[in-house]
Amino acid sequence: DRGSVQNSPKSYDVEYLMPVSLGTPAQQLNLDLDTGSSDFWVFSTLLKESMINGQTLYDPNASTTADKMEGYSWKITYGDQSYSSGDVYVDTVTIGDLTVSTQAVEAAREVSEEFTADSDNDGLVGLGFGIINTVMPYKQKTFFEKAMPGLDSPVFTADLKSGAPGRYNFGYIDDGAYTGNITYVPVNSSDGFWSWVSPGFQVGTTGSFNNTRIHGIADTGTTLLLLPEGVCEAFYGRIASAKYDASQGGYTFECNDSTTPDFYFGTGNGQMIRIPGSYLAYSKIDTSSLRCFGGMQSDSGVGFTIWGDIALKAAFIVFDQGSERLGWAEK
Ligand SMILES: N[C@H]1[C@H](O)[C@@H](Sc2ccccc2)[C@@H]2OC[C@H]1O2
Repeated sequence: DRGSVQNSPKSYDVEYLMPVSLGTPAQQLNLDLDTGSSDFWVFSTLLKESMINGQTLYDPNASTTADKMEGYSWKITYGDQSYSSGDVYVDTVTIGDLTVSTQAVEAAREVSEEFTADSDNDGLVGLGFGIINTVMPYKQKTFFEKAMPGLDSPVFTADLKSGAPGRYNFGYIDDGAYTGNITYVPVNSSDGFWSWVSPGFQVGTTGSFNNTRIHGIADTGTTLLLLPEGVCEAFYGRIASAKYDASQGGYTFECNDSTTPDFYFGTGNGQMIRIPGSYLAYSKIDTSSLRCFGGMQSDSGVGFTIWGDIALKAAFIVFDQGSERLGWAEK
């Protein structure tokens, strides 16, 4: 079996949403595929009105195939301190023609203000490893873990684009979606993340390759690229107008600063992925400003590097759960 679904970026590529069908008859919600967490949760009719702001709600009572998991609950807090919690139902879920008939669907009773404010986002499909699923008393499998045994190949791929729709594929690798070769790197899933080690980085075409191993996770649900302080300093040190602006909470520089270099990160076997300098001018700090907030920021608050959408949209990535490895290719 296999599946393929289009993903669509919201403004500034802040997140990527995909259509998902839940229940019988199908209820379609727009969900955020998040390789940095492992709960499948949705806005639901259980929510207080004050927490809803235009989102589409999953109504388990309107689904003939929904069964409540009595005595089960969930509560998750994300890296940015946003949170959600609620009850659990088993129901059928289809993503891109791929159906899981008994998915644990976590129906929200409570969501934090960040989720309420994000009116286009109806919930998350966590495709990290099930070991960090928050359902109690027994953790539940991710959509991919449920689908994996029936797939042609135990992989899913992410093709995120800058300001344009891309695709998530399940169970196969589309050889037309990338150029050159796919370089595979081992994954350590013990923390539930797609955790891997980059052999180093290079700033611009003329900079030397810096053999500093970077431990981090591939996270489709994080917008920016969060790297060690030293890497940020090496990159922003090459941009004439760049500075760390405490009032903005990060590095900023003039959006059109022509000294902005590309950023390359190693994936192994000598391969590098090139992130165009233009991706690193993330967004204007305010409508009247000529300065942009950097797409690369320090990971000092997190403790490990997060290869978020700024990096992922420069590549074609294979999340190979069968072999616990990540595949990286240019495109
Ligand atoms: N893996 C990521 C996750 O998807 C988001 S949760 C989220 C919050 C508000 C709006 C949309 C998504 C949060 O930021 C980084 C990390 O935690």
